[in-house]
Amino acid sequence: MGGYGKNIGIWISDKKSQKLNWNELTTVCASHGYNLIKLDIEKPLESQGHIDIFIHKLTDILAAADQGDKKASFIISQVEQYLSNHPNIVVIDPLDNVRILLNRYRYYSILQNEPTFQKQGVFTPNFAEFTTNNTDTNLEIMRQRGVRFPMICKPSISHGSKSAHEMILIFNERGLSVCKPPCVVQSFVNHNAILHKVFLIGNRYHICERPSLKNFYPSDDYAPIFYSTGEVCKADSQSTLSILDPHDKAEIKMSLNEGKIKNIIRVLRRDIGLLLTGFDVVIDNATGNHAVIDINVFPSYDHFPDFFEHLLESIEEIVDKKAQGLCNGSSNSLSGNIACLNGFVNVSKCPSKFGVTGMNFN
Ligand SMILES: Nc1ncnc2c1ncn2[C@@H]1O[C@H](COP(=O)(O)OP(=O)(O)OP(=O)(O)O)[C@@H](O)[C@H]1O
Ligand SMILES: O=P(O)(O)O[C@H]1[C@H](O)[C@H](O)[C@H](OP(=O)(O)O)[C@@H](OP(=O)(O)O)[C@@H]1O
Ligand SMILES: [Mg+2]
Repeated sequence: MGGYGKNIGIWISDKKSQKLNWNELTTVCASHGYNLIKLDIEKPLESQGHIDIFIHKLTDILAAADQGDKKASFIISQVEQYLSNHPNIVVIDPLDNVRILLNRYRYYSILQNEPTFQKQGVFTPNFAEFTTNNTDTNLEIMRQRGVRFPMICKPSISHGSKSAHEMILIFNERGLSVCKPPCVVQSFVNHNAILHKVFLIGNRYHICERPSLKNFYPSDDYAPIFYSTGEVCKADSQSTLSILDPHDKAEIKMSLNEGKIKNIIRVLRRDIGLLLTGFDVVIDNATGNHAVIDINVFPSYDHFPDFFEHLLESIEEIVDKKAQGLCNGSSNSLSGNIACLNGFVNVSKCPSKFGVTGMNFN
C-alpha cells in the first residue's frame, strides 16, 4: 500500500472530510516522505496497510459510544484493539485524551482548578451541571457554584452532533424551565461581541477573531434566547445577536494578551495533551481578564497559515524525539505525544512558505 516508506492513516467524519483540501494534504505528506491513506473504520484496519501515524477526529463516534450506541462502541473497540496491537503508531490524538474534551463539565473543571490562572488574569466563568430539571434544585446548585444570570446553558456533551452546539441564553429563574439535562450552565461574560479563537498544533498557534454575542444583563423580562454557535460565531456570521446596543458602542476594544494565551496553552498541553486542539477566549469588558469558555478537538483551523506544513513538521518533530528517546510513555499515550514539544510559536508571525491558509477548501 502506498509508494512511500511511511504511511499516515487518517479518518475524519464525512462532514469534515468534505471541507478538507485532500489534494494539498496528499501533496504535503508526500513532500515529507509520507503516503496518505484514507481509512475506513468500518473495515478491519489490519487490512488497510501498514500505518506509522494515525490521525483522526473520532469525537462523533466516541460520543455515541459513550452514550451506549452499539455500532459506535464496536468501532471504537476495534480501533483501540488495533492501536494496542501496534503500540509504535503515533496517534494524533490518543483517544483517552480526546475523551477529556467530550464533556464540558470535565474540561471546565480542569480549567477552574488551575492555580496559576487567577494571578495571570485568566479564568473560566463559574459553571454548574444540571442533571435534573427541578428548578429549586438547580437554583441551589447555581447558588453553591456562584453561577449568575445571565448565563448560557450548553449540552454537557460538547462534540459529535449538531445539538452539541445548541446554546440557550437565560436571564432569570423562569428561564430555567428550558434547560434539557444533562447540561452545564456558565455565567455570561460581557465581552463586546468579540471572540478570540486560538488554534493549536502542539506548540504552534494561530489566533483569529470571530463575531460573538453582544453584552447582556440580568432581566426579569427577557425570555431565553436560543442560538447555535454556527449561526453567531463563524467568520462570516452576521447575527443580530452580535450587534452591540448603542450604549455599549462607547466601550473601548480590549486587547488580547499573548502572555495569558501562552499560559493557557501550557496548561492545556500539560493537562489535556492534544496536538490538534483549539480554545475560545472572550475578554471581560469590565476587568480585561481573559475567560476560557470552550476547548475543541481538531477544530476547523480556519486561516491557520500553512496548516498542513505545520502539521507534518510537528509530526516529524514528535517522531524524531521519540527516536532519540526524548518522549516518555508509549506512542499512543498522553505523555508519549506532545510532552516533547515545548515553547510557543505564533505561526501568524512566521513568513508563510506557501501562502496557503487553513486546512479546508477556501
Ligand atoms: N460564558 C460565556 N460568556 C459569554 N459568551 C459565551 C460564553 N460561553 C459561550 N459564549 C458564546 O457562545 C458561543 C458558543 O459557546 P461555546 O464555544 O461554548 O460553544 P461550542 O458550540 O462548543 O463552540 P465551538 O463551535 O467552538 O465548538 C461562544 O463562541 C460565545 O460567542
Ligand atoms: O471554526 P471552528 O473551529 O469554531 O469550528 C469547529 C467547531 O469548533 C467544532 O470543533 C466542530 O467540531 P464538532 O464539535 O465535532 O462539530 C468543527 O466541526 P468539524 O466538522 O470541522 O470537525 C468545527 O470546524
Ligand atoms: Mg466554541
